[in-house]
Amino acid sequence: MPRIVLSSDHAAIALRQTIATHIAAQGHDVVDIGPTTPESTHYPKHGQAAAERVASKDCDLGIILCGTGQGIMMAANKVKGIRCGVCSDTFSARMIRAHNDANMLSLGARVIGEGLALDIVDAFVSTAFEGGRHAARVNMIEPATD
Ligand SMILES: O=C(CO)[C@H](O)[C@H](O)COP(=O)(O)O
Repeated sequence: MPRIVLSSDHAAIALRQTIATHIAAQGHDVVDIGPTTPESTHYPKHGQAAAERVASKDCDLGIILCGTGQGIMMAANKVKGIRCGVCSDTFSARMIRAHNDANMLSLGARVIGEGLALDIVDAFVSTAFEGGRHAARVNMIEPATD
Protein backbone atom coordinates (compact mmCIF):
# COMPACT_ATOMS: atom_id res chain seq x y z
CA MET A 1 0.00 0.00 0.00
CA PRO A 2 1.44 3.41 -0.89
CA ARG A 3 2.18 5.95 1.80
CA ILE A 4 0.11 9.03 0.92
CA VAL A 5 0.60 12.63 2.05
CA LEU A 6 -2.37 14.99 2.18
CA SER A 7 -2.44 18.75 2.44
CA SER A 8 -4.77 21.64 1.59
CA ASP A 9 -5.49 25.27 2.23
CA HIS A 10 -8.41 26.57 4.30
CA ALA A 11 -10.91 26.01 1.47
CA ALA A 12 -10.62 22.24 1.61
CA ILE A 13 -10.03 21.15 5.21
CA ALA A 14 -13.26 19.17 5.61
CA LEU A 15 -12.92 17.37 2.27
CA ARG A 16 -9.25 16.63 2.94
CA GLN A 17 -10.12 15.06 6.30
CA THR A 18 -12.89 13.00 4.70
CA ILE A 19 -10.41 11.72 2.10
CA ALA A 20 -7.85 10.95 4.81
CA THR A 21 -10.39 8.85 6.73
CA HIS A 22 -11.49 7.11 3.51
CA ILE A 23 -8.04 6.04 2.37
CA ALA A 24 -6.87 5.16 5.88
CA ALA A 25 -9.85 2.76 6.10
CA GLN A 26 -8.52 1.11 2.92
CA GLY A 27 -5.24 0.42 4.72
CA HIS A 28 -3.12 3.21 3.26
CA ASP A 29 -0.47 4.81 5.42
CA VAL A 30 -1.81 8.39 5.53
CA VAL A 31 0.33 11.40 6.41
CA ASP A 32 -2.04 14.38 6.82
CA ILE A 33 0.09 17.49 7.22
CA GLY A 34 -2.85 19.85 7.69
CA PRO A 35 -3.74 22.54 8.29
CA THR A 36 -6.46 21.69 10.82
CA THR A 37 -7.76 25.15 11.76
CA PRO A 38 -10.02 27.20 9.46
CA GLU A 39 -8.04 30.44 9.31
CA SER A 40 -7.27 31.76 5.85
CA THR A 41 -3.89 30.49 4.69
CA HIS A 42 -1.74 30.38 1.57
CA TYR A 43 -2.02 27.39 -0.77
CA PRO A 44 1.54 27.60 -2.20
CA LYS A 45 3.20 26.67 1.08
CA HIS A 46 0.88 23.72 1.64
CA GLY A 47 1.32 22.44 -1.90
CA GLN A 48 5.07 22.77 -1.66
CA ALA A 49 5.20 21.04 1.75
CA ALA A 50 3.29 18.02 0.44
CA ALA A 51 5.31 17.94 -2.77
CA GLU A 52 8.56 17.86 -0.83
CA ARG A 53 7.36 14.76 1.05
CA VAL A 54 6.83 13.03 -2.29
CA ALA A 55 9.98 14.35 -3.97
CA SER A 56 12.09 13.17 -1.01
CA LYS A 57 10.40 9.73 -1.26
CA ASP A 58 9.14 9.98 2.33
CA CYS A 59 5.72 9.42 0.71
CA ASP A 60 4.82 7.56 -2.50
CA LEU A 61 1.86 9.70 -3.55
CA GLY A 62 0.30 13.02 -2.60
CA ILE A 63 -3.25 14.37 -2.59
CA ILE A 64 -3.61 18.13 -2.29
CA LEU A 65 -6.64 20.40 -2.33
CA CYS A 66 -7.59 24.04 -2.49
CA GLY A 67 -10.73 25.81 -3.69
CA THR A 68 -10.20 24.98 -7.34
CA GLY A 69 -7.25 22.59 -7.06
CA GLN A 70 -5.42 24.79 -9.54
CA GLY A 71 -3.21 27.02 -7.43
CA ILE A 72 -1.96 24.29 -5.13
CA MET A 73 -1.25 22.10 -8.20
CA MET A 74 0.85 24.89 -9.71
CA ALA A 75 2.86 25.19 -6.50
CA ALA A 76 3.42 21.43 -6.23
CA ASN A 77 4.60 21.18 -9.82
CA LYS A 78 7.41 23.65 -9.10
CA VAL A 79 9.10 20.99 -6.93
CA LYS A 80 11.56 18.85 -8.89
CA GLY A 81 10.26 15.36 -9.52
CA ILE A 82 6.60 16.21 -9.04
CA ARG A 83 3.95 15.44 -11.63
CA CYS A 84 0.61 16.69 -10.31
CA GLY A 85 -2.69 17.00 -12.15
CA VAL A 86 -6.04 18.51 -11.19
CA CYS A 87 -8.91 16.08 -11.74
CA SER A 88 -12.66 16.57 -11.69
CA ASP A 89 -13.45 13.19 -13.28
CA THR A 90 -12.42 9.60 -12.66
CA PHE A 91 -11.15 8.94 -16.21
CA SER A 92 -8.55 11.68 -15.88
CA ALA A 93 -7.57 10.40 -12.44
CA ARG A 94 -6.85 6.95 -13.90
CA MET A 95 -5.02 8.35 -16.89
CA ILE A 96 -2.70 10.67 -14.99
CA ARG A 97 -1.42 7.55 -13.23
CA ALA A 98 -1.52 5.14 -16.20
CA HIS A 99 0.00 7.44 -18.85
CA ASN A 100 1.63 10.34 -17.00
CA ASP A 101 2.92 8.55 -13.89
CA ALA A 102 1.51 11.40 -11.79
CA ASN A 103 2.70 11.20 -8.21
CA MET A 104 0.27 13.82 -6.94
CA LEU A 105 -3.44 14.49 -7.41
CA SER A 106 -5.04 17.88 -6.88
CA LEU A 107 -8.74 18.44 -6.19
CA GLY A 108 -10.95 21.51 -6.02
CA ALA A 109 -13.15 21.45 -2.95
CA ARG A 110 -15.28 24.26 -4.40
CA VAL A 111 -15.64 22.40 -7.70
CA ILE A 112 -16.61 18.81 -6.91
CA GLY A 113 -18.67 17.13 -4.21
CA GLU A 114 -17.56 14.57 -1.68
CA GLY A 115 -18.84 11.49 -3.51
CA LEU A 116 -17.08 12.33 -6.75
CA ALA A 117 -13.93 13.35 -4.89
CA LEU A 118 -13.74 9.95 -3.19
CA ASP A 119 -14.28 8.15 -6.52
CA ILE A 120 -11.49 10.23 -8.08
CA VAL A 121 -9.18 9.42 -5.18
CA ASP A 122 -9.98 5.70 -5.51
CA ALA A 123 -9.20 5.80 -9.23
CA PHE A 124 -5.93 7.62 -8.62
CA VAL A 125 -4.57 5.40 -5.85
CA SER A 126 -5.60 2.10 -7.48
CA THR A 127 -4.11 2.71 -10.93
CA ALA A 128 -0.52 1.82 -11.84
CA PHE A 129 1.74 3.50 -14.39
CA GLU A 130 1.70 1.49 -17.63
CA GLY A 131 5.30 2.30 -18.59
CA GLY A 132 6.23 1.28 -22.13
CA ARG A 133 5.80 4.10 -24.65
CA HIS A 134 4.62 6.37 -21.86
CA ALA A 135 7.91 6.12 -19.97
CA ALA A 136 9.88 7.89 -22.70
CA ARG A 137 7.31 10.67 -22.79
CA VAL A 138 7.28 11.15 -19.03
CA ASN A 139 11.08 11.26 -19.09
CA MET A 140 10.84 14.12 -21.60
CA ILE A 141 8.97 16.21 -19.04
CA GLU A 142 11.87 16.02 -16.62
CA PRO A 143 14.67 13.53 -17.21
CA ALA A 144 15.24 11.14 -14.30
CA THR A 145 18.42 11.77 -12.34
CA ASP A 146 18.41 8.63 -10.17
O1 LIG B 1 -8.53 27.83 -5.06
C1 LIG B 1 -7.61 28.39 -4.54
C2 LIG B 1 -6.30 28.59 -5.24
O2 LIG B 1 -6.32 28.03 -6.53
C3 LIG B 1 -7.75 28.95 -3.16
O3 LIG B 1 -8.35 27.99 -2.34
C4 LIG B 1 -8.59 30.20 -3.22
O4 LIG B 1 -7.99 31.17 -4.07
C5 LIG B 1 -8.78 30.79 -1.82
O5 LIG B 1 -9.66 31.88 -1.89
P1 LIG B 1 -10.19 32.64 -0.60
O6 LIG B 1 -8.97 33.26 0.06
O7 LIG B 1 -11.16 33.66 -1.15
O8 LIG B 1 -10.83 31.61 0.31
